[in-house]
This record gives sequence, structure tokens and C-alpha cells, in this order.
Amino acid sequence: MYSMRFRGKVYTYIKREIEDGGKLHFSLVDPEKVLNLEDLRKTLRALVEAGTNAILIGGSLNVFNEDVEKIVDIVEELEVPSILFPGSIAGIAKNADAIMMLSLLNSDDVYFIVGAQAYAAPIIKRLGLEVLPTGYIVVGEAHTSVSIMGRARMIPFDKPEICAAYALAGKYMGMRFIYLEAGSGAPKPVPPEFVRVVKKAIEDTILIVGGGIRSSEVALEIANAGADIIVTGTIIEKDLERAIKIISSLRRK
Ligand SMILES: CC(C)=CCC/C(C)=C/CC/C(C)=C/CC/C(C)=C/COP(=O)(O)OP(=O)(O)O
Ligand SMILES: O=P(O)(O)OC[C@@H](O)CO
Ligand SMILES: [Mg+2]
Repeated sequence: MYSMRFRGKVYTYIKREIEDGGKLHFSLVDPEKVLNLEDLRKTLRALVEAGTNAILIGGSLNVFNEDVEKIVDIVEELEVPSILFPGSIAGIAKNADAIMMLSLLNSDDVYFIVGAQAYAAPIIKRLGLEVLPTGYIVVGEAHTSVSIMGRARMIPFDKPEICAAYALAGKYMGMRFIYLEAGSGAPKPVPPEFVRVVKKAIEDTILIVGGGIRSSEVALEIANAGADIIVTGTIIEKDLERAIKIISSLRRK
């Protein structure tokens, strides 16, 4: 079954929420970590009830299209869009509302900048998925799955101006989102001051920040510094109550 509620409308939905002055929250589901679909259904219901704005589905390893499709089916029962967050073309599923077209701007390997995208593009067209063009920048010092798999030339936290230059380049190349990624499970999230410098450069281009965010205080600081969207993944797997608190604190903004 194809979800038609959000397809073609995800960008408009996100933009409208941001223009209404909201800070958005996206919940990341890593298919590799999903052991039981019934438990996932309960978890996702709780996150949507708390006010999460979208479900991202993706992981850097051990992802298979059919597993992603099953997760999308569950999201379809809920009042939020499903957005693919692909680590490779195996992260594409036909029933999702949209796909984050990631280009890892600071990768050393052209494959992650435009190679994987060339493999994916004709499939995305055939499936009619809405595309969210995203400049993906991996920052900090942590060796995480994404930094290793994506061959990222990491931008350290004390060099935000370099990141701002990459982000602005992404904006000028037509990307509608810039995603600052500290890496899933990173020991330190992107510092608020780093976020501020990047947001100042890209102005109204939508800024997503994720990786290592585990408390409402940190999430709020990052949002106040200029992130439009906060992503959390690991904390949902480890402590659902804490994840819900993060969402509620952003909802009150
Ligand atoms: C557009 C298409 C089809 C592919 C894009 C290909 C690119 C540019 C990928 C970027 C590099 C990469 C490996 C991204 C992974 C992003 C991701 C899904 C991260 C989530 O990480 P986890 O898998 O949760 O990490 P852990 O395994 O450490 O929890
Ligand atoms: O799992 P966490 O650390 O919340 O990171 C989320 C996301 O930014 C990873 O791509
Ligand atoms: Mg993860």
C-alpha cells in the first residue's frame, strides 16, 4: 500500500511548521536495531503522541529494502511522514513519503558525494518518491559508523567557519537542507556555537542537527542556536522516556 497522505508534500509540511515558528524533531529508526515490529509500533506511537514531526528510517550498515518497507508500513498508520535516510541504495523503499537525498559534502570519496546518488536517482524517479536535497556534513572528532563508512574528512568543532563554507556551498548548489552530523552515538553533540556560525551563513536554508543528543537541555541549546530540526536516534533505543522529554521541550518552543 502506498502512502499518499504526505507524498509530494513533505517539504511544504516542514517549511510551514518552521515558518510558524516551530522547532521540529525527527525520530530516527535504525532498521538494524529493530527486533520486533510490535514493539516498534508502540514506540513510534508514543513518539508521535509526544509531538515528533517525522520518522527517519536508515542506518549505515545491515539495511535491506524489505526491512525498511515494513517499518514504513508502521509509520503509515501514524500522522507523520516517513522519510528515508539512506546510508546506501539498500535504504530505498517504495512506500516511503520522501527520501533525504544525502550528498556527504566533506567525504574524501566522490562515491558519497555523487556516485551513490547516480545509482539511486533512476530508482527514486521510478518510485515517484519526493526528494529532499540535503547537504550532509559530518563534524567533530568521533569515529562513528557514518564517518568511517562515508570516508568523511571530519571538520573539528573548533573550525565552524570551514563547516559554514561547506554549508553555504551546499545552499548555493541548490540544497534545501543542511544536516550537521556528529555521528550516531557520538560522545559529544555539535556545540551550539558551531551551529550558530553555520546558521548565520545559510540563513533561511533549513538546518538539521543530529548525533549524540541525549537530553532536553542540549537539544534546546542547539535549537536556540539556530537548528530548525533536531534528530535523535540512539536515545529512543536506550531510554524512550528521555526521548519523549526532548520532544516535549522542543514542542514548547
Ligand atoms: C542517496 C543515496 C541513495 C545514498 C546516499 C549515500 C550517502 C551519501 C551516504 C552517506 C554516508 C553514510 C554511510 C550515511 C549513513 C547515514 C545514516 C543512515 C546514519 C545512521 O547511522 P547508524 O547506522 O544509526 O549508526 P550506528 O550503526 O553507529 O548506530
Ligand atoms: O543516534 P543519535 O546519536 O541520536 O544520532 C542521530 C543521527 O544524527 C544519526 O544519523
Ligand atoms: Mg544508530
